[in-house]
Amino acid sequence: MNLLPAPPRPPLQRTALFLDVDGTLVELAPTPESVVVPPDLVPLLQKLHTALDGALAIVSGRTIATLDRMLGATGLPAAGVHGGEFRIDPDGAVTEVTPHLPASLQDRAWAIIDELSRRWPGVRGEDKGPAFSFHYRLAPEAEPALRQAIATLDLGSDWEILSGHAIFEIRSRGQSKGAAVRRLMTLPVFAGRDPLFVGDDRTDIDGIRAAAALGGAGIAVNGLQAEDARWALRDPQAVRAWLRSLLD
Ligand SMILES: O=P(O)(O)OC[C@H]1O[C@H](O[C@H]2O[C@H](CO)[C@@H](O)[C@H](O)[C@H]2O)[C@H](O)[C@@H](O)[C@@H]1O
Repeated sequence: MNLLPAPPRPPLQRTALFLDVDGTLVELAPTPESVVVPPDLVPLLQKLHTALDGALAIVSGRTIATLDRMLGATGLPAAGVHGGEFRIDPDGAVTEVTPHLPASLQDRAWAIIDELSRRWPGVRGEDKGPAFSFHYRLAPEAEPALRQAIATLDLGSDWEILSGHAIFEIRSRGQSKGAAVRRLMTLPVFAGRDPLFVGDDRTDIDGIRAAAALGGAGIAVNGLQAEDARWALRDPQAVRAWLRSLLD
């Protein structure tokens, strides 16, 4: 139960907005591909991007290529794969700042998926380049076996496991939504503004913490327990209503 108040309307000329996607802008769905994007979401984001003089970025665990397939080629500034890749300019290329998983680690990750999906067909893998996701939303009973299998991976000092909504992910250490916010805030279009990070999952806590440390604040969605969050919104529908209210 989150007892934080709803966020006010911040002054747009002083605000930088960082938005998580799954569970924040759009409702969670059974698979990554079955997410439904409300038709008014992209126009809303584009209007806000303009109203904020460009100081709006998507900060997601998804790849930017996947975000573009989901949302269309918006050209919006984005950090993908938990800060493993960035798109800064509307027409700019995607820059990867962390390496891809080594082939040996990818092979071992796929071997876990192959083995467990024979028993639980809902277990699925998602190769994201600088990260790898193990999904179990369609097979929640596989979670303990998956957790155990992933714990046997030799990750060395360069890679780590994080968990989110019905997902485990391998990502590079040092790669986080917090690091993404800090990097984006050095760009002229964001610098000097108060960062506001909106997110719903454990992986968003780093982004919320970074925003608070940079003089801004975090908005916790769907009961996310984030110590550094100042405000809360119930669900993606409430997030979208709040975003619309910023344009009033
Ligand atoms: O940081 P986000 O934008 O919230 O992305 C986090 C992960 O989102 C996707 O997985 C999650 O959403 C799926 C669709 O609702 C759901 O089926 C799955 O259980 C969730 O974990 C995406 O597939 C991942 O790569 C992202 O890391």
